[in-house]
Amino acid sequence: MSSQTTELFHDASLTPSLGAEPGDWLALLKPRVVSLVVFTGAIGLIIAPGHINPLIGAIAIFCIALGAGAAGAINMWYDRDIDAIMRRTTSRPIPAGKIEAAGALGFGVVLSVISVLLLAMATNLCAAAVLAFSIFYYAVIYTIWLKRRTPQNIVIGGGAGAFPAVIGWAAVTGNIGLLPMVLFFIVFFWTPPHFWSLSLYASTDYEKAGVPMLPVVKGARHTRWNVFVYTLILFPLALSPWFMGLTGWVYGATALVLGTVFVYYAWGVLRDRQDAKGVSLTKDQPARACFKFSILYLFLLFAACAVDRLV
Ligand code: HEM
Ligand SMILES: CC(C)=CCC/C(C)=C/CC/C(C)=C/COP(=O)(O)OP(=O)(O)O
Repeated sequence: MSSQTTELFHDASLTPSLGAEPGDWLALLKPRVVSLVVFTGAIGLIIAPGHINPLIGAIAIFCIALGAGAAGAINMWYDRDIDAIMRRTTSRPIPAGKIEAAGALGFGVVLSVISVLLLAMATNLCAAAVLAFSIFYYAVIYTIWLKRRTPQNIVIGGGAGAFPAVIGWAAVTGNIGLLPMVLFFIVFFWTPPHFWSLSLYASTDYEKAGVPMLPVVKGARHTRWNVFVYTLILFPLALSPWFMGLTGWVYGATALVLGTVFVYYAWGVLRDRQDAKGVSLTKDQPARACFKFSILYLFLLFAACAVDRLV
C-alpha cells in the first residue's frame, strides 16, 4: 500500500458513512465523561448563595451538559486521525465511519453556540462567558494546541474540565466567588492523577498514535512520581475550603478520608515496578485502581460539599 493510500485509509472523513443512528450522535458528546463534569456544575449551582428558580437551574445544568458535550464533539472531529489508531477510541462514531467528520464539527459548533446563548438568556452573561471560554479551552487550547505538542498537555488543558463548578455558581450569583475558585483548583490538580493513571495502562495506544503523553515521553517511572506528587498536593488543597470556613465538617471529614484513600492508591501506583518502555501495561492493576478511584473521589467530594449545605 502506498503511503498516500495509507493516509487516505487513516483519514476517517473519507470513510464511507454507514448511516448514523441517534446513539452515534450522542456518543460524540462523550456522555460518560461529561456526566461527572455536569455533576460538578450542578454542585456549583446548589452550593451558591441565593435562590434560582428550579426550572432555570435545570436549564443551566442542561446548558453545561450541552456545552461540554459539544466541546467533546469538536474534540472527536479534530482527533479523528488518532482515534482511528488507538484501540480504546477506534469504535468512536467518526473512525467507525458512522458520522462524517464535517457533520461532527458542525454538530459540535452549533450545539456550542446554542448552549452559550441559552445559558445567557436563562441566567446571566457571566455564566455564559465562562461556559464559552471553557468550550474554547477544551476544543482549541487543549485539543488543537496542546494535546499533540507537550507532555504537560493535560496539566494545562485540564483547566477545561474544572470550570463547570464556576459556571454553576455564576448561574445563580452572576459572579465568581472564592469557593468555586477553590473547587476549580481542586479539579485542576485532580486531573493529572486521574489521567496519568489511565495513561500508564493506555500508553502503548498513545505511543502508536504519536501523542506525547507523559509515559510515552518521560517513561512510566516519571509518570508514577507525578501521579503521587499531584495527589499529595491535592490532599491539603481539598481540605482548604474547610480550613477557610467555606464548608462545614461533613465536607472536611469526607475530604480527609477521601484524600487519605487517594494517596494510598497513588502510593500503589508509585510502588508498581512495571516500567519498561513499550511494554503493554494493560495489567497495571494499581494504575487502573487509581484511575477508577479518582472518579469516585471527585464524585463523593463534590457530593459532600452539597450535603454540607443541607445539614
Ligand atoms: C484534560 C483532562 C482530562 C483528560 C485528558 C481525561 C481523559 C480521560 C480519558 C482518556 C478517559 C477514558 C474515556 C474513554 O475511554 O473514552 C477518561 C474517563 C473519564 N473521565 Fe477524564 N479526563 C480529563 C478530565 C476529566 C474531568 C475534568 C472529568 C470530570 C470532572 C473527567 C471525568 C471522567 C470520567 C467520569 C471518566 C470515566 C468515563 C467512563 O466511565 O467511561 N475527566 N478521562
Ligand atoms: C464546560 C466544558 C466545555 C467542559 C468540557 C470539559 C470536559 C468534557 C473535560 C474533560 C476533558 C476530557 C474528557 C479529556 C479527554 O481527553 P481527550 O479528549 O484527550 O481523551 P480521548 O483520548 O479519550 O479523546
